[in-house]
Amino acid sequence: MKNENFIIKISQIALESTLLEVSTHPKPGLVTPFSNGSHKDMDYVTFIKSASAIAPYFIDFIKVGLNYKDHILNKLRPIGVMAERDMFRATRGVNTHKGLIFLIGLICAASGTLYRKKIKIDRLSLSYEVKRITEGIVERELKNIEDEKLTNGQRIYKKYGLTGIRGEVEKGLKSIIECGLPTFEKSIGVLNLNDSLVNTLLALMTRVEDTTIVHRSSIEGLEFVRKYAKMALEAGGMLTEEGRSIINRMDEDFKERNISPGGCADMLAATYMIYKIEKDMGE
Ligand SMILES: CC(C)(COP(=O)(O)OP(=O)(O)OC[C@H]1O[C@@H](n2cnc3c(N)ncnc32)[C@H](O[C@H]2O[C@H](COP(=O)(O)OP(=O)(O)OP(=O)(O)O)[C@@H](O)[C@H]2O)[C@@H]1O)[C@@H](O)C(=O)NCCC(=O)NCCS
Ligand SMILES: Nc1ncnc2[nH]cnc12
Repeated sequence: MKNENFIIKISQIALESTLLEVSTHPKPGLVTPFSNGSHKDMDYVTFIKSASAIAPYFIDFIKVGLNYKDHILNKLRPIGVMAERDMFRATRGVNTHKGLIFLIGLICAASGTLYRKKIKIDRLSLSYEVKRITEGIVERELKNIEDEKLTNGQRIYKKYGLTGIRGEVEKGLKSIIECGLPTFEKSIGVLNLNDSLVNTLLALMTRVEDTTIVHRSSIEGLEFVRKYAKMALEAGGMLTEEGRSIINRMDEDFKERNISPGGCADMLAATYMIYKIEKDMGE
């Protein structure tokens, strides 16, 4: 496959993953086509505008992996800043996809690197590449930070030691490899795409260290989310009436507590992206 075709293919999968995530329903506390979740400042259209604004940058992320051998993260950062700028412009200042830009950007770049090296692109090679690109990011961006102008993630690290999205990528997206993908693959055999994505989100909620939950509610909110998601899954998730009823109750309870697992939503998009890349490129 020529580089141009590869770039188009991966960027198409990245956009499909971004759109499918926000289109999945129900998603406790999160935006869907039928619910704004715990958010007063964003809805489904906000996310569609955001996805349209950031999608062109997926191509640039892939090209970094195709064209450069080292200092990949330093080359990705300026592209990510431009994507965030266009996201904020499209959403009138609302942070919809900051985490997703980071995750999808890294997977795009990792795909480009593997393609250049002629290494089979699958979940393990992508995991390894993301881990290599982000090696040392927790030390650099969370442990050695001054007190002024901290982001939500940095403030939460200082207070609770949670490494959030940086911990996820530095471990090679372990939550996706060990939890998200196995749940999705088990579900897609018996459920439709939407319901499989809901179950996958629940599985991610049982283990992702989502700093968005802590920032919007409390550190206790993280355990509340994990226990609730585990209970829903143990009841069958979207496969059973009881599971669906727990999920709907969870959505109401999260709204009351201002809980929004936005990081888990990003990880859901990343899970589907890796699944689709492996499925389409592995042939
Ligand atoms: C490395 C960066 C992501 C920098 O992170 P930063 O320190 O700026 O912000 P964090 O708070 O650490 O995390 C950023 C977003 O990551 C998502 N997230 C959190 N935990 C996890 C996790 N464990 N796994 C995966 N993703 C995680 C989360 O994003 C989602 O939630 C946001 C919506 O939440 P909301 O509360 O509504 O919005 P906020 O603005 O946070 O609150 P309000 O002000 O509205 O009250 C939404 O973003 C979702 O995506 C975290 O928000 C990276 O940003 C960075 O360095 N950027 C610079 C450019 C760059 O490098 N780009 C990428 C290049 S590949
Ligand atoms: N569907 C969604 N709702 C709220 N925050 C999100 N961040 C990423 N996807 C989201």
